[in-house]
Amino acid sequence: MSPSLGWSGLGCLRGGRILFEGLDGRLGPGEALLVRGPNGVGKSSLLRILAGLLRPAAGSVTRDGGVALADERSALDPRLPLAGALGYWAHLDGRGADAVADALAAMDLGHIGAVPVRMLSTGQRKRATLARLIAGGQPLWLLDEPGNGLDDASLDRLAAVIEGHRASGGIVVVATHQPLGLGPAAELVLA
Ligand SMILES: Nc1ncnc2c1ncn2[C@@H]1O[C@H](COP(=O)(O)OP(=O)(O)OP(=O)(O)O)[C@@H](O)[C@H]1O
Repeated sequence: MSPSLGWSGLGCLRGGRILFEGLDGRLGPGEALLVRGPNGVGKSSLLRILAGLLRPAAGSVTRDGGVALADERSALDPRLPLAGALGYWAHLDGRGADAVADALAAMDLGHIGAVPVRMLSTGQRKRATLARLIAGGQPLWLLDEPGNGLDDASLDRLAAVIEGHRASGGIVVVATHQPLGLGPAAELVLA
């Protein structure tokens, strides 16, 4: 089955205010969407709606394939060693230790797999969140400001990982304030 992500007539109401309405779109294998706009305009809300974590005020979302969201919450147990914390989620996704090792390597975290999550630096925690997404092996990636806190080398790695995911048929939606050096992608500017 080819993955796809579609949304139709999508509207979002938060705190009694309409953030956006009437959004339509569809992404197929290898496609990406960059979501842009100023702070508070509703980018994170849109990603949470696409993930199925927030109910839209109007419209609907259709997903073919499993979805994974990476936002500012790492969702990793702070008490566990990094590899163990990633392994917990990978196991739920039916993935093995090799998937965790590959994800750690992709984000250049292999040398700190034994370090407890609570001791990671800001950038390492961000990379760990991305490693969780990579290890999960889901086709639909929703990335909320994935470049925040990353140094130049990590930004390059992030772009390579996203493009690799697309090349293998995955779909990516990215809310970002910074250019990430991705290949051709659709753009949605919320205003
Ligand atoms: N649970 C909530 N109840 C009411 N309002 C909320 C709630 N969560 C978010 N909002 C409001 O919805 C608006 C959109 O928030 P959102 O996080 O989607 O914006 P964003 O575009 O991702 O912003 P940023 O660029 O700062 O990350 C903001 O004004 C925010 O205060």
